Amino acid sequence: MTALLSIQQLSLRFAGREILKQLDLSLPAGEVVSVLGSNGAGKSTLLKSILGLHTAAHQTGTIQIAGVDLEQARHQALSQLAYVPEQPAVYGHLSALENIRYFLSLGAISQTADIASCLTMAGLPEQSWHRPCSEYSKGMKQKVMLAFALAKQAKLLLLDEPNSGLDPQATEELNQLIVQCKARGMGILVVTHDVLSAMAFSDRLLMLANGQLQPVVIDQSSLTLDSLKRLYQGQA
Ligand SMILES: Nc1ncnc2c1ncn2[C@@H]1O[C@H](COP(=O)(O)OP(=O)(O)OP(=O)(O)O)[C@@H](O)[C@H]1O
Repeated sequence: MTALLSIQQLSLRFAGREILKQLDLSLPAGEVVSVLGSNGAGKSTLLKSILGLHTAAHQTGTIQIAGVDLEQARHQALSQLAYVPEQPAVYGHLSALENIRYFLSLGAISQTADIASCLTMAGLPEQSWHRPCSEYSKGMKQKVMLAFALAKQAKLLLLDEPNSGLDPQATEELNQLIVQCKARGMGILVVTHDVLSAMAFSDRLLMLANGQLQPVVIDQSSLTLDSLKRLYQGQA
């Protein structure tokens, strides 16, 4: 089966400094992969590469999204994914419904998707669907963006620090939603510092260090701040 995300030999330099070094990653449908790593390790840089935001002057290697090469067929490749940044980007003066209709129109995506059922699945209370998003909490804005991902029928979902700033209840709701998206066959790549959540929803945990991804296994029963520090420093 075609991987929903396939990265081969991705290297990226800023001002002569190599941030990503011949990095490989393959993510099949129905899998959640979380990328951990120290501040500055290159996690957001990796997401930006997948979003096609770096120029060829900075990076080499290939990225395919649902089998489509990002460099050769950029629009087609990006149409297969949905991205939820750390600060969800919705228009404050528009409601949840209006935001999703607008985003779908931007991508020239046919509006046959049942937006109401996508919002319901995302867990956004119906009484808020018509309120301007400027009145929403961060968790509610994330739900709008995830409902859009569902309406768009994105195959690949990229989440940057999805749990930051969420209370435990909102964190649990988001974690469950990630698992539901996975059950629908999406491939999901999460960049996070929230190790507990990552352990809850991920099939694989990867550590980004020295520009490369390495699998990590964390034993929840012996999880302490010290053990995490050692893991991040590559001493575990
Ligand atoms: N546009 C840029 N120009 C030059 N250097 C950059 C640029 N963007 C990022 N960097 C550098 O690349 C490195 C990786 O940054 P990145 O933001 O990807 O780290 P991160 O793992 O996401 O960190 P954090 O966990 O703090 O969000 C850092 O040293 C950063 O300063």
